[in-house]
Amino acid sequence: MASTLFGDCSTSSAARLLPLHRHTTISLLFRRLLPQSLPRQLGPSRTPTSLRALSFPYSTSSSPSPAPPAVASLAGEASATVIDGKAVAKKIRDEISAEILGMKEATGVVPGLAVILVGDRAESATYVRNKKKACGHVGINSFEVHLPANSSEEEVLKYISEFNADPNVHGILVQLPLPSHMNEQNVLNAVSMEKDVDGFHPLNIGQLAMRDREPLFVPCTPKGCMELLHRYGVNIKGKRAVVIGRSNIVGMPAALLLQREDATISIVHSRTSSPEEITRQADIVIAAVGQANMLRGNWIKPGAVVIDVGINRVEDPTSPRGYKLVGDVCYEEVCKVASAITPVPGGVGPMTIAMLLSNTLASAKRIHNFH
Ligand SMILES: NC(=O)C1=CN([C@@H]2O[C@H](COP(=O)(O)OP(=O)(O)OC[C@H]3O[C@@H](n4cnc5c(N)ncnc54)[C@H](OP(=O)(O)O)[C@@H]3O)[C@@H](O)[C@H]2O)C=CC1
Ligand SMILES: Nc1nc(=O)c2c([nH]1)NC[C@@H]1CN(c3ccc(C(=O)N[C@@H](CCC(=O)O)C(=O)O)cc3)C=[N+]21
Repeated sequence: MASTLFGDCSTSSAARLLPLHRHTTISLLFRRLLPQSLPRQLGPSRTPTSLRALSFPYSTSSSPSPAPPAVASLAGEASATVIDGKAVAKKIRDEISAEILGMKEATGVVPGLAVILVGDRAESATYVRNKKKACGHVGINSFEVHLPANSSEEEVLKYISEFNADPNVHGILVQLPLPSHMNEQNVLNAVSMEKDVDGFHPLNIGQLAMRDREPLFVPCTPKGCMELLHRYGVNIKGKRAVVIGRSNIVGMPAALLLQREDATISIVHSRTSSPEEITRQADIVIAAVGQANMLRGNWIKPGAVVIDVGINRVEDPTSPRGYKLVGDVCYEEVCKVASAITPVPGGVGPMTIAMLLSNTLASAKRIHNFH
């Protein structure tokens, strides 16, 4: 039924962004409605759709020329603000570049990130390549170890202890998943918590879970989700938030972060019955499942803010790669119900990498006492 109402998310998703002329019309409307300031609050407030849909990233630092809104509402057809992770991530990378330059000039220190990749998973290799490229752009030195899939756990541990002791390395990332013969816990425990820029060390996760404690690092993907909510002025305090997925690297820390900001959280997982009844109550939904297009339009409360972490490959003969990426959220249905939504690609993914760079810089600053 949902597909007749909202479109078809069974296999693929339709064009994401509205045509340019719609854009232009709404940009003008935006200027007329909001001549001075950017709206600070998005989401399930009483804000009329025309205003809600016109919010876009604002920064707490003064930003002279904010990007134009990507999508806005049309008469009779509400459409959510597209939360532009790609644009926000670029802004953050620019800020990081400037800080790294300043630090280098003042102290001679250049932040360094070490990445350990085990095996030949094409996806993992792509992520590692992208991280390396991003480091290069902002001026972070990258160190990479690529081990064959049949390497021993001891070999991985040996590289970790070398990087732990290396003063040029401020962040260490072990690309997951590891081959199944390795014990992921042993490996993650071995990374010095002072260099744990992924935020996966049990002591960092433990601090994240405890009141009045501060972890040294927060996991990059959930941190990126929160950064998007902040930069788009989404009110979190007292709101109902639902996180779908409870993994150590995304769902669980995302729920902890929302809770730390005074949201009332529910976590939905594979054993949850009637998940849609729970998500329908949420003002904020973070989906981190790994199931293409799972969240349909009728799972979402009108006006909710939806963050789609999922990265799923679906077959697409029209693409040169033979596949395209879609999220866990049926975008074309949900964008008609939500007040704001992240696209896939171009939403949370680029933010994950920006947060990794940010954590690496923060680590170098802490180690060298540069503030
Ligand atoms: N954009 C980015 O930067 C990143 C994106 N990702 C993407 O996010 C998604 C999730 O990643 P990750 O957390 O590592 O995945 P995991 O497979 O580790 O965890 C998936 C979670 O989803 C739950 N789940 C699975 N099926 C259902 C279902 N039908 N209904 C409700 N819950 C379900 C699982 O429940 P249970 O615990 O019961 O098994 C589990 O908690 C993936 O698509 C991944 O590619 C991941 C990292 C970064
Ligand atoms: N130790 C560790 N830390 C991680 O943070 C980690 C990991 N292991 N293993 C795998 C997951 C996945 N992940 C992504 C990062 C960026 C994008 C990203 O940039 N995605 C682009 C699309 C990229 C493309 O086109 O393929 C986007 O969404 O726009 C996606 C996924 C980090 N992970």
